[in-house]
Amino acid sequence: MMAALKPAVTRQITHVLFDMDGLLLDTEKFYTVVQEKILADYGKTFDWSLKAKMMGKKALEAGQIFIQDTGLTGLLTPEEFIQRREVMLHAMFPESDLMPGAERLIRHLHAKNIPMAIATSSHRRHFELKSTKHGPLFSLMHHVVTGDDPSVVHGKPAPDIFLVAADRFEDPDLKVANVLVFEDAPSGVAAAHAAGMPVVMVPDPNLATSLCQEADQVLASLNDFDYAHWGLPSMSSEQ
Ligand SMILES: O=P(O)(O)OC[C@H](O)CO
Ligand SMILES: [Mg+2]
Repeated sequence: MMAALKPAVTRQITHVLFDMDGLLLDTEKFYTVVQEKILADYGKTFDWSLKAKMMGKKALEAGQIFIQDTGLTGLLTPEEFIQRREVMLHAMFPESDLMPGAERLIRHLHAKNIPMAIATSSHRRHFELKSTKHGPLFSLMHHVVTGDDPSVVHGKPAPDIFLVAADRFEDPDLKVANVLVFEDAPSGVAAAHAAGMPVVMVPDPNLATSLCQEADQVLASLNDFDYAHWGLPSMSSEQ
């Protein structure tokens, strides 16, 4: 009997880059709650169309979008926005939990010697707070690049952070076409493609599907990741 045809391998992925907020960690909800509270002080409401523009962005850029989009120019500066957000987020971040499937995926790729790194727009100090409960797991990463890194001149959707993260594997044989990015935000998907990298998107269910069209693959959860499709060793493989 003929063996079942394996799905065609469309890529031979050699390295993996993970976004963090909303992809590895369930932290976008903290930003939403805090931004809703700030807007409520001005009698305004926060919605997912604004959220979609802010997610994945560096803090100041997100602040500028928040203020311009809600008509708070002149009433609130981006710096004041960040400062007011910071106070509330500081208490929430250490409670950050992993997204479904994140731990299993990271541990599997590490066991199969696939180099991984995190590339997050978050500031380093926020990364440290958010990873409070996840030190051992995140120690499996080859490195972590944060949004305040001096080498990350332009934030997502610019390619900077993913190119810097790829460079820091220090692998002369690395090809960006074989570096797989995992993202939750449209800006992150755009940044990955700008860097020449394929990207798997795991969007929040509230994100408009029209904003999820660019990714190479869209999953409901990291649990649904198809290793074989990307030329990666599957859970059952002896590789
Ligand atoms: O999704 P990240 O990890 O690049 O960072 C997200 C921002 O800090 C908040 O949307
Ligand atoms: Mg994200």
